[in-house]
Amino acid sequence: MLRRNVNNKERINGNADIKTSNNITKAQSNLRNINAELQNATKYSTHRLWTRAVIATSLMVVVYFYSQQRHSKETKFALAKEKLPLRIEKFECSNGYKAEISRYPNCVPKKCGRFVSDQLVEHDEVEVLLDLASKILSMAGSSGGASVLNLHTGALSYKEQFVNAYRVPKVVAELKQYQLGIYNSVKNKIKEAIAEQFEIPASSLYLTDPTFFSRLTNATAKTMNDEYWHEHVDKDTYESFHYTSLLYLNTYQKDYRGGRFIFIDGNDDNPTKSAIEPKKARVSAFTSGAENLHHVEQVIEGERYAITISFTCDPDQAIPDLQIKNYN
Ligand SMILES: O=C(O)CCC(=O)C(=O)O
Ligand SMILES: [Fe+2]
Repeated sequence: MLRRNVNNKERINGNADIKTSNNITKAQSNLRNINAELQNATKYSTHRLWTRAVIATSLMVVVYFYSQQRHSKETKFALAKEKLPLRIEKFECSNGYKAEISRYPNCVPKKCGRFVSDQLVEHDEVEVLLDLASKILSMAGSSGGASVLNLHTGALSYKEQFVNAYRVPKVVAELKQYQLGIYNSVKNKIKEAIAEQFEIPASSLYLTDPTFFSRLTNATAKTMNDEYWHEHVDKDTYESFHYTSLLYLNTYQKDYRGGRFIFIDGNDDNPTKSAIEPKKARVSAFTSGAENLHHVEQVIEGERYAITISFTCDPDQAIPDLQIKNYN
């Protein structure tokens, strides 16, 4: 009996064991199902998170580009990679310019405007002028970012002031007749081109002061003269100017980074930019009134060389050509 009971017990125990092991298997399979569901749910929510992140990022990118465009709509007036015979744009003169220039009837442009030409001045001529400017400016130069050499007045940047270049013997020794001859002849070609494009006689245009070489770098400004990047109207900065021209002596992205010339057009609510990328032997010229508000972007790296050659219609503001007979 005892044995039977024991046997029964064993059977019962055996049955219980089987049941328990069934239960364990079931529980394990439930656990696996739960695990699988959990994994699915995690996968699904990770997927959802990614989708949301991608959508949010795309939206942010679209909003950013849209706002950038609104604030700095820019057209390229002249790219460095282009070789332009002539690109010209004409528009109405500003009222102030019109009123002032009307005192010189022969000099009034049919329309105001701006042009760029890469075929007015020869590369060989520019080489000579660049060599002259870089040699002299390397003997002196501003301790800030903008150095100038004005061969008409002799003004030469030196540290935080100006010295008279004609009183520095090693500077004078650098000046050669042929260089100054090229300087004068380049100036004349540009004057003729301005007269032709703005439909006025060349005889009504006179070279005026300041006309100067410039070297711009990224050095920290030490004086106001070093802050070359501010927006300005040439006629406000230099009263005698009626037509401004620039001859670039070296090339954006090749010799330096930054330093593009930017016209600011449109109005305060909707300003637009028109960019000129300077390049060797490129001439840019424009009427000097408020119709041609502009600035130079800060140079990021390298040295940017140019000559600002300025013209007036007022004979009283004229300056003579460089005298070359005193040099070797
Ligand atoms: O160097 C330039 O491109 C322009 C300089 C300028 O705006 C100026 O001399 O008035
Ligand atoms: Fe200017």
